[in-house]
Amino acid sequence: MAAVNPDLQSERDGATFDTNKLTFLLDGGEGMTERRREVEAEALADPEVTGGPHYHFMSRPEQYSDAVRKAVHYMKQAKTGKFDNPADAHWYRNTLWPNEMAPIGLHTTMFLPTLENNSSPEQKEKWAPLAKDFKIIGTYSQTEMGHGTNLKALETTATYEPELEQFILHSPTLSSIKWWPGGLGKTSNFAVVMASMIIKGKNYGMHPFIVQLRSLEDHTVITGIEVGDIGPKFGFNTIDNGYLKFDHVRIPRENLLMKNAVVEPDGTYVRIAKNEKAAYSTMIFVRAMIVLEVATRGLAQACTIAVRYSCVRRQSELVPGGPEPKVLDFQTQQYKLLPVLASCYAYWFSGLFIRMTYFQINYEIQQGNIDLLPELHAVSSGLKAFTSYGSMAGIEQCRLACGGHGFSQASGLPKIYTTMTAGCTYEGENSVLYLQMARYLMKSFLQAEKGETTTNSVAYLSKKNLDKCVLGATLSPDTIIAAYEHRAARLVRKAGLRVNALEAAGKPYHEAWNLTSVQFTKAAEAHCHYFVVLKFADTLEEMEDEAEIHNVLLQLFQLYACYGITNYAADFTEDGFMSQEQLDMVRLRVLDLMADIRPNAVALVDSFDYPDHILGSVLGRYDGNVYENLYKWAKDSPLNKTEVHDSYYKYLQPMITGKSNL
Ligand SMILES: CCC/C=C/C(=O)SCCNC(=O)CCNC(=O)[C@H](O)C(C)(C)COP(=O)([O-])OP(=O)([O-])OC[C@H]1O[C@@H](n2cnc3c(N)ncnc32)[C@H](O)[C@@H]1OP(=O)([O-])[O-]
Ligand SMILES: Cc1cc2nc3c(=O)[nH]c(=O)nc-3n(C[C@H](O)[C@H](O)[C@H](O)COP(=O)(O)OP(=O)(O)OC[C@H]3O[C@@H](n4cnc5c(N)ncnc54)[C@H](O)[C@@H]3O)c2cc1C
Repeated sequence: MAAVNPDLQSERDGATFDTNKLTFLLDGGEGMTERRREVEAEALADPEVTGGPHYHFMSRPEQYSDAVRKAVHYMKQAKTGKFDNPADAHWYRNTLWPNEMAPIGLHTTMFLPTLENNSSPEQKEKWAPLAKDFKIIGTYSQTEMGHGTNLKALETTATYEPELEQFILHSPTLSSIKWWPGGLGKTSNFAVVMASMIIKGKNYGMHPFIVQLRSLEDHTVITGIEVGDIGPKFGFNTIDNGYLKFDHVRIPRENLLMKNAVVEPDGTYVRIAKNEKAAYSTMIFVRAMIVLEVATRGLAQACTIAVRYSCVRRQSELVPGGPEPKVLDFQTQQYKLLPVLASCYAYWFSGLFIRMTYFQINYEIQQGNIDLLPELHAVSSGLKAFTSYGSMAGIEQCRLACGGHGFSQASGLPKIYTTMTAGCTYEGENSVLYLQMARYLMKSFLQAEKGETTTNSVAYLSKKNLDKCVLGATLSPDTIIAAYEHRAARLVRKAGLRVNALEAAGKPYHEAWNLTSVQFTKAAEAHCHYFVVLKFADTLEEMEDEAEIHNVLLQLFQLYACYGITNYAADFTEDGFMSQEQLDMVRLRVLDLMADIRPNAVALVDSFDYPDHILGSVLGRYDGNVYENLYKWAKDSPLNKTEVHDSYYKYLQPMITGKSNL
């Protein structure tokens, strides 16, 4: 291994805490870190994983094809049973497809979970082993060209025919063509298809059906089905997001996944699930996972790249006539990066929380207790929106902080950005999800108005909040939380009261709601902000005696919270809750905290513990040897394969010389 750039080494030498110990905390324990590192090391030693052609120097069809090669490698490994622990599989996949979408990504994240959570026991026994053993490869096909958000308006129909005990799947219009499902275009031979179920002329709404799309012998498309790739996108080059059109395709009655609703042979519809939104369950699962796995990890990688590079990059002057400083020593550079780094830690702890909570509540739901479902839906929707947007903005900030080289694919940042930013749209567009959370906030507000207690995550709505902010220079977590509670409660109440006032003035509820929806999305955002601050504070409180790590995490917590206050100053001050003096103090504390955190910046990103292969960045290399590798990268560019490019002979030569050698 090459020697580490002394500018990075000095940062590591100056850190005040043991990065390994912080990594253990982030991973959920030393054992988890060890296992993750073992899986990653095994993958990194495998030429099938790290060999292959250079991602950035391939065309899109080549990128897809190479991703399929890797998919086959993964499936072969999985079939040996070595990934029986889902976490192992996850770490392996992250190393195999760093910031890329696997063509079989939907198979593992949505197709299989839908089979497992939406099937009757007999169906589960039939389909789940086939999917687990990759005898069938599937996707989750819900969105249509005309509708992704409004699931009640899906146009694909599944019409029941009792005589033959079959459903007939049909795409009646252009806009009803399924559009976007990952792995649908070329890879999958099966899909869970969400279609509006019609029995004897009555529409029972969206239900899941398992449908074969392609032959298991030669992959040819089943009669009556048209399927293909939707073309190049903003990112996601390695996955074949697809379209799917049905022309009266017949499937047996048993292909309706019947955990939540059964259709008897004679066409009698029997609802089993207590909640009519049971068919939406896979979306809750994925939203809960996006917080940590997509939003936070993308941001953590971008922070790693930008912070390391900012300690290697020297530019300009700090002391007149003095040597060029590391750019991270400029206060403005710290202001670009350190609040983003703090938000990454904040999201990480909320991500761990929502992942754990999902599994706990889903277990209850599977046992038939759906009491906590509405809260889970609200919190997972809100956090998905809040963190994906924050990460998207943070990654872009990291790119800008890397100057010109940030714009090169060599930085790794464009790939991280385009992969992550899709998370603001898929699995529920962010504004739409904030509005789902807002419904919950409105209900809770009404409960609070009646003097009733509100549930866990919104308990602050029914308690008496402070009128005046008591935040002082010590920035104690309690006073910070109280300030964020006050802001969220006030914004929720303001929006709630406006809905009531508009209704009292004669507007129908739906109109009153739409006229308040901007306020409500801001209230939902404020609620999520409070929630993330709270989970960060809880983590600090639960930490065992690791004083050095506690110190640096406390600084990050305070920076996250203070930066949030300065960014949303009006929300905290306009009702007189926070004084101008307090706001000024908070603004100055942001600057002080950045100076406190600066010496640990590299150690804080090293703690995320990303191998270079996953970062895929010349700028963010662990060894900091940026310039020699940038030069090497450029030399490898396909345009440099020949001294004179073909286009010269085709176009330039005739113009310049009047002749052509072609
Ligand atoms: C790698 C990339 C992979 C990507 C894959 C994808 O993108 S896959 C494609 C991903 N696609 C998307 O993500 C599509 C996004 N769109 C949707 O999820 C829905 O259509 C909707 C939620 C926006 C509205 O749905 P709607 O018009 O049917 O509902 P409504 O607004 O009339 O509310 C009625 C009640 O239902 C409640 N409720 C709602 N959802 C849930 C739930 N999951 N659980 C429990 N409850 C839920 C709601 O709180 C409300 O309760 P209240 O207040 O009456 O007590
Ligand atoms: C990369 C990627 C991968 C995807 N993978 C899959 C997949 O595997 N399977 C699958 O089924 N789908 C998939 N999708 C589709 C995805 O789930 C939808 O695109 C997403 O849910 C948003 O729906 P939409 O496209 O209809 O957006 P639209 O709803 O048309 O959004 C357009 C605008 O309208 C606004 N809007 C819409 N409704 C409301 C409302 N009620 N209130 C206020 N504003 C509103 C939105 O906020 C947005 O600004 C994928 C999409 C992408 C980009």
